[in-house]
Amino acid sequence: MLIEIKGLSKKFKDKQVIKNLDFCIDKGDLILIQGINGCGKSTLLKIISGLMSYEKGSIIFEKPLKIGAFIENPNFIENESALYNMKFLMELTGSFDKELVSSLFKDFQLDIEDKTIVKKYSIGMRQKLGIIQAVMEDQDFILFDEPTRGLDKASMKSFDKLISELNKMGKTCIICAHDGVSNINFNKLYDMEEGHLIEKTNIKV
Ligand SMILES: Nc1ncnc2c1ncn2[C@@H]1O[C@H](COP(=O)(O)OP(=O)(O)OP(=O)(O)O)[C@@H](O)[C@H]1O
Repeated sequence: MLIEIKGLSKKFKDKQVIKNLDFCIDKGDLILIQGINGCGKSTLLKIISGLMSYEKGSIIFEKPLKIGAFIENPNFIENESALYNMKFLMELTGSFDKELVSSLFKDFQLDIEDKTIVKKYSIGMRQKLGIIQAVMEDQDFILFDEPTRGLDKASMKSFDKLISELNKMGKTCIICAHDGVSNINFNKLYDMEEGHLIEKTNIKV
């Protein structure tokens, strides 16, 4: 087991969003979590990625993992280009690889030499930058929250291909999505209901 979550609970004021949740993640898992708006999917991803605190329970990582996360609206340096932003993010960890980033840009129909500032990017274009930054540093475990929202058909296909490649490389991914993921071969599918994860046996999305 790569990550073991036991008895996880999280509330906002009086609202108990996650209730005594148990969740086991194995290396190479490709997991889909679905559930109605406001059921707690983003909250769970934020907690797992270390971006949010929780009151009760434990999250045990079998070993240190490089985590990539695309959760809600990613923040960028708005008055700079996409390339500047990617360089900035990668240089924080000392690993800027222009060739790799350039090929990810191409896969998502973006031009790495485009000097347009990010503030002028469309919703879909920002979405693509968010996806790219989550995978561009060879992260082992990647969390995606609504990754296909606002993507055109070609970019949805690029996303499917990216996920399939990550899966072949043995990466572990969790995706929360309402739609746009029907071509992805998930091996585990959950519904989030009343603060718990309920595993579905029929893994057809
Ligand atoms: N920072 C916060 N402060 C207070 N309440 C919050 C906060 N973040 C989330 N919530 C509440 O927690 C609940 C779960 O929100 P969350 O964003 O995790 O849901 P979700 O399943 O991701 O929803 P959606 O499908 O709409 O993205 C909601 O009722 C939301 O209002």
